[in-house]
Amino acid sequence: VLEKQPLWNEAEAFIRICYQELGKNEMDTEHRLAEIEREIVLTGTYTHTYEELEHGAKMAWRHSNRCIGRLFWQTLHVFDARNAETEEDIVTHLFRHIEFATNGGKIRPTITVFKPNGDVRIWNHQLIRYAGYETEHGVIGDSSSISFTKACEQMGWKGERTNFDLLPLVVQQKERRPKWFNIPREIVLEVPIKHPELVWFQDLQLKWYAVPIISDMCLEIGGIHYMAAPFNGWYMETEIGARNLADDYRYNMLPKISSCMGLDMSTNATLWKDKALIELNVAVLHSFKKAGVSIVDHHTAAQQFKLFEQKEQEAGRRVTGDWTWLIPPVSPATTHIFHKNYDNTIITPNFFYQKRPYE
Ligand code: HEM
Ligand SMILES: N=C(Nc1cccc(CNC[C@@H]2CCCN2)c1)c1cccs1
Repeated sequence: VLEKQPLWNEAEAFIRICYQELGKNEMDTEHRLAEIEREIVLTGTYTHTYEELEHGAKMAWRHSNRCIGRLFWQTLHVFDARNAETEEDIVTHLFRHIEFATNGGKIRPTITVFKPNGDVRIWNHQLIRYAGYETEHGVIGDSSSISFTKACEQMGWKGERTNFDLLPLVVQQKERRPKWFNIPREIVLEVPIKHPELVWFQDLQLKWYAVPIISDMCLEIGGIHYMAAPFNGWYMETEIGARNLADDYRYNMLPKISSCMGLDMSTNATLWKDKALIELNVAVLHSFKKAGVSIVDHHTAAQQFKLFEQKEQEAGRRVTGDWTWLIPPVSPATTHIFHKNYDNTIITPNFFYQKRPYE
């Protein structure tokens, strides 16, 4: 009866690889498989040990085809929050995640895993992100947040309508209505953006938050779906300097920066947009370093990824990757990634998109 269960097949495949990587012997592996078989027959599902959860989460990072930061996959800190019940418990774990990961700027890659199968959902895309508002005079804040900001205001949250309003945490227990909680400002580290040579840069009054914590993806391990498992690393500067602050549908800063630089914007051929883009990314790197906040430039990140590829080769594992996301948005052809192909096969454990609980 079990052999037909897809859950059993996923569980068995995961345990065999996981226990082999953890150096367990045949007896331990077969004993654990028998235990899981019984649990699935009796309850229809099974519960990971902490060790299986910890290594499964690390494997999921290692298998994330779009991630250039995978060299450090074994250093992931894994917090087990599967016993969190109430929205208040959940939020306490989220505040703790923010504080532990931030670590005064020396960012620690961390994941907090809540109970599986949708018993807990987090509505935020990232734990820390700026609100976005559509007004008749244009967009205030981060346009990527417009729909989530609307959902928050419908729940009674009210933003100040600055360009950098911190969104609340929105958490939901299965089948119950969501609850929102403001994040204490003292645990949110932000970095003011200034330039090492261009003194007027600080007058643009730009800033960005230090720690990106993705909270809307599903962590799948051995057939179990952890739909609330927020994870963070540190930023690669291009994410802020070439996308969040540069995209014309985001903070759209390039025209302003290039006019402050006194560039000739009358024709594309002066590459004024490219010159402004480079100085914005120089400013982001300079500001994070000055503030003592972890960040990596796209050249160093690519070199680290090359080392990851070599280490995986030595470990006898094939590297899978999504070239279209692995190449950085600034000077992609200056990295080795641009000049080779990657196999975009999806293997589990991994992180997956999931249906938004709102919209
Ligand atoms: C430690 C520093 C890290 C750096 C510098 C890094 C860098 C990046 C970058 C630049 C992207 C592309 C994001 C975009 O273009 O929007 C990415 C994607 C991704 N990263 Fe990493 N990463 C790091 C750590 C992590 C960790 C700890 C995890 C999970 C445990 C992770 C999982 C992922 C996943 C799942 C994606 C794809 C997201 C999607 O498909 O939308 N990364 N990473
Ligand atoms: N540095 C990071 N960046 C990152 C990683 C995964 C996903 C994202 C958000 N990507 C979505 C945006 C919006 C479309 C294209 N990029 C950012 C990390 C976030 C969490 C761990 S590492």
